[in-house]
Amino acid sequence: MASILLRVQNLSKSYATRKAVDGVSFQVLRGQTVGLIGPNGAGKSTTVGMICGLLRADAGTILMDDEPIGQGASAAKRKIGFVPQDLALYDDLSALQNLRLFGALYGLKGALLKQRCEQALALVNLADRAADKPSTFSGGMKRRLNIAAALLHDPQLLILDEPTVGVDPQSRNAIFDTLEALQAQGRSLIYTSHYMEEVERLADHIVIIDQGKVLADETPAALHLRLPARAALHAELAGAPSAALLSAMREQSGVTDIERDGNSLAIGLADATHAAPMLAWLAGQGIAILHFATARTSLENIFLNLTGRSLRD
Ligand SMILES: Nc1ncnc2c1ncn2[C@@H]1O[C@H](COP(=O)(O)OP(=O)(O)OP(=O)(O)O)[C@@H](O)[C@H]1O
Repeated sequence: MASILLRVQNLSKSYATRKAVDGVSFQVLRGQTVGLIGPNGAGKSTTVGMICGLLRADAGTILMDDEPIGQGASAAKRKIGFVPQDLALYDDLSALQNLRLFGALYGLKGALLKQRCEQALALVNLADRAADKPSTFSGGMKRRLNIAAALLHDPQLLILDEPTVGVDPQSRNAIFDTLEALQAQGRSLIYTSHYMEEVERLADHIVIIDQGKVLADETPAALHLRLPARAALHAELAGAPSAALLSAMREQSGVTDIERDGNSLAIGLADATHAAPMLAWLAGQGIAILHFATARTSLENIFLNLTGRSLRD
């Protein structure tokens, strides 16, 4: 079992009378990616701001490798790299000059600084744009440069606050490629998002936060078990299903819900073992099926399931 790299215990912070973070606890193991997910205003940015030492906690402890994270510079804090939501790049400097500047702020110089800048640019796939200014970059490229800047001091834990906000799908994939390369290097990541599919793709562990409190802290597989439907059978029928057929189908074992769109049905099932009996039952009713596919349910509905509200408005 991997050892604990970051331990967050009972973290709280209020802004005036508003409790933004209210007793948050979770941990990050070495090499693990933790997805911190919650709706706008849930307290994600405030939580990661405290972990990075940018915000002072009202209460609670943050231990990095068993050492407390303080306000000033510390060895513990140096093990963390932070990619903020707001881009922090100098438009008058080239990509490489930007990285040199950030590296120098971490006390790097000479051959090591040069090597780290080259490695970081290669990792984010911007080596061929080193001489160009970020003003000529797409939103996704700017974010990748920001990730490179956060890696120069070789942190063990990289924290990314909603790194895909405002970037197009292609750039999003390029960001994921970069993050998967970091995972392959054995680094730990904390990734905040309000997109469950992103967190599901990247994270080994998911922490769901709402109104400053942790609602769930589990593996994606364990979260799946909390969903009423864990599999879906998508079936395209040769003709329109009758109301009687749909209501009889709802009575079949393992069926949790049915969504109809024309001749197509999305049948929610308690688990995938119910798919074959359902197809056999349909055949027994004389229903011709043109096409079918089974799928795992996405975790998208888990927040709705836990709170009765949806993750995004
Ligand atoms: N500087 C601040 N002053 C006052 N209130 C704040 C401040 N920063 C955040 N808040 C409030 O604290 C709560 C948590 O905000 P936070 O930014 O941590 O949430 P979040 O989950 O990161 O949301 P988002 O995805 O919108 O960034 C919100 O109600 C927010 O309005």
